[in-house]
Amino acid sequence: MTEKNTDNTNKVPQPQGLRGQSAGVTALCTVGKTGTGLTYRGFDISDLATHATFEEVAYLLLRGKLPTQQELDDYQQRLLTMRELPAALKTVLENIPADAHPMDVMRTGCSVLGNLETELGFEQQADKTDRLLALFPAIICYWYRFSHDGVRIDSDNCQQTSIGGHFLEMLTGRQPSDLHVEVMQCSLVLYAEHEFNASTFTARVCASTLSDLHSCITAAIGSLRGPLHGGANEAAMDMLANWKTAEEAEQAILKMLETKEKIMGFGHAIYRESDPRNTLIKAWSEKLAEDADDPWLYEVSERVDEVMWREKKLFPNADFYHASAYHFMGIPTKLFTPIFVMSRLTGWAAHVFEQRENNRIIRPSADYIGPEHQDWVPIEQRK
Ligand SMILES: CC(=O)SCCNC(=O)CCNC(=O)[C@H](O)C(C)(C)COP(=O)(O)OP(=O)(O)OC[C@H]1O[C@@H](n2cnc3c(N)ncnc32)[C@H](O)[C@@H]1OP(=O)(O)O
Ligand SMILES: O=C([O-])CC(=O)C(=O)O
Repeated sequence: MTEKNTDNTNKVPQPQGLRGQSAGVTALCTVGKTGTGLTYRGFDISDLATHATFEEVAYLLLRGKLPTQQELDDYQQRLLTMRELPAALKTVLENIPADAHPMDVMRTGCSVLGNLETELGFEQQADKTDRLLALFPAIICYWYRFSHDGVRIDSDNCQQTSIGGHFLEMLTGRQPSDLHVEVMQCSLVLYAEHEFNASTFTARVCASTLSDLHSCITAAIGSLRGPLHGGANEAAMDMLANWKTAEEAEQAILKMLETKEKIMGFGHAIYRESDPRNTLIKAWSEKLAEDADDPWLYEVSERVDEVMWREKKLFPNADFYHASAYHFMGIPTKLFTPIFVMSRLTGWAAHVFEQRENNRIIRPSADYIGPEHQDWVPIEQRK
């Protein structure tokens, strides 16, 4: 398995990141099964993103079937009753500084809720998930508005009934346009679930020890935070914000490729030709650009897209056009990845439920590449 060099140190094999290996079974999602496809419980992502609300998709993932109108109305109503932040959680959020990373705020918020409203048995898993679903937008907006504007928002006193609309209303203190609510619905549907991606796998590993739901979700948030995963939407925006023209962007990208820099929002571990979510969010980004103060951002994004395909045959993943779409809606860049959390919670939790239903602790092996036997050296003789 491991080759030895002549100097007796072991040669380190290239990391494969478990690519292409099945690490379990799931009835929730297929990714790239038909080349570029993505399905949630057998439903195509383009059908879900075009016809379903995020709450409908949450119900599908968490309850196992599409809801009837009555079931959806009841579910939506139930989530509305769960929007009030506990006072102790507000106190914690008020103590997190304005320059904290919002993903750290999400991670802490989830973990604190696990202390205040602990999952005492797996029969509570659906209730605890619904509560997180109702509270995640409030957690991020409460901290953001308090630390940045000195405003204490009332998350329970909003007009918007959808999770996406609730987020926008709390963030701005105004009623969002129908267009913005529609874009949020689509975005949350697109981000909801993606099989054994890094953060979901993290949640499943945690669940496999029979840990509680809040621990599984807190761990998953930590994995999503990195720029190679969910953090890429924010990283892509930071990159795009450097350029005012398509020509400027092209020259900069060519230089970055020359120096082997990673271009955020491009490439994928599973898809080889395209990410089916990209077409859907790209169309919304183009529409939003029509009314934007800085419409050139869309043109710049398209040029980066063209150059990446021409030079590297790399395509935009779900994160790339999310950057411009969120920006056009006036969402601060650092809140991009927390929106991903609000959505992916549904996939994470559904995977935790699935893992619990048929569990064996996840414990793979490693190929040892360290030294052979070493003789014990007393501390005074060590160099
Ligand atoms: C919602 C999501 O989480 S989607 C992913 C979000 N992440 C990003 O957008 C970060 C940028 N992208 C990447 O880092 C990678 O494409 C990942 C992490 C998504 C996938 O990683 P891998 O599966 O290891 O990529 P893959 O095996 O396809 O890479 C093939 C080659 O393309 C290169 N490559 C892949 N993506 C990029 C990129 N974005 N920019 C430049 N080069 C890239 C790799 O470095 C590799 O080159 P090499 O063969 O010379 O080493
Ligand atoms: O599947 C992956 O590796 C990353 C991804 O696109 C996601 O989690 O949405």
